[in-house]
Amino acid sequence: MAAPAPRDPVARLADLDAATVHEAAGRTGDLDPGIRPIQSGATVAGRAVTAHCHPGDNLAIHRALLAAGPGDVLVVAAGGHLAGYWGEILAVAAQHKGVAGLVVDGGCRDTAALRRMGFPVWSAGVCVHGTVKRTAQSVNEPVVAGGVLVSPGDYVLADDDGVVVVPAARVGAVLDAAEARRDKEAAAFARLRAGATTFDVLGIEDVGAGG
Ligand SMILES: O=C([O-])CC(=O)C(=O)O
Ligand SMILES: [Mg+2]
Repeated sequence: MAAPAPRDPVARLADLDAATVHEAAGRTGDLDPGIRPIQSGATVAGRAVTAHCHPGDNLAIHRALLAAGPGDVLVVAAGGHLAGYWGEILAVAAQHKGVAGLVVDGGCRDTAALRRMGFPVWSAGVCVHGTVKRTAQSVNEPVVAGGVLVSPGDYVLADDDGVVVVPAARVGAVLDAAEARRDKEAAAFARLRAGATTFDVLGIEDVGAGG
């Protein structure tokens, strides 16, 4: 019998959570914690299509959407600027293309509509104020979003805890480590439920300081 085909990294990522992947990546790849989901209970895993916006101008996002395809996650660098960089119009167009979700280190708007239509967004805030569509800094070039360098094709995992990016070159090793960590935690839960202490399970050496 042929060996089973290796699972796609995106499918493996989708079975994990952001905190576990961040730990497995050597506590790296986590975007600024101010970047929060506008919905609860959504997990998005996919490959990054990037855009870099000038302050108050979302043309780069409109262009990035042309380059995006099914399963991609748009990652937008907006320098923390709170404006309505993303909203219902862009989400309807993105959903039509099968884009999985949006991460922006700036603002978004139309949030009730985005939740209603089930298009997941992680943003630095919500802002009614609109953006012009005049100039684009870059599309599908490496960007720094939420303090993390993100290149097109990097792997993105976003959930209720936040957003983690894994460079494409590291994804296999990080996924192996993350799955091992998840399995180890499952074993730890069983021991805790049988009465073991967190000190036993985590191997914490209590030096006794601080009472
Ligand atoms: O005007 C924009 O580009 C942002 C927005 O509100 C939408 O996409 O609906
Ligand atoms: Mg709108």
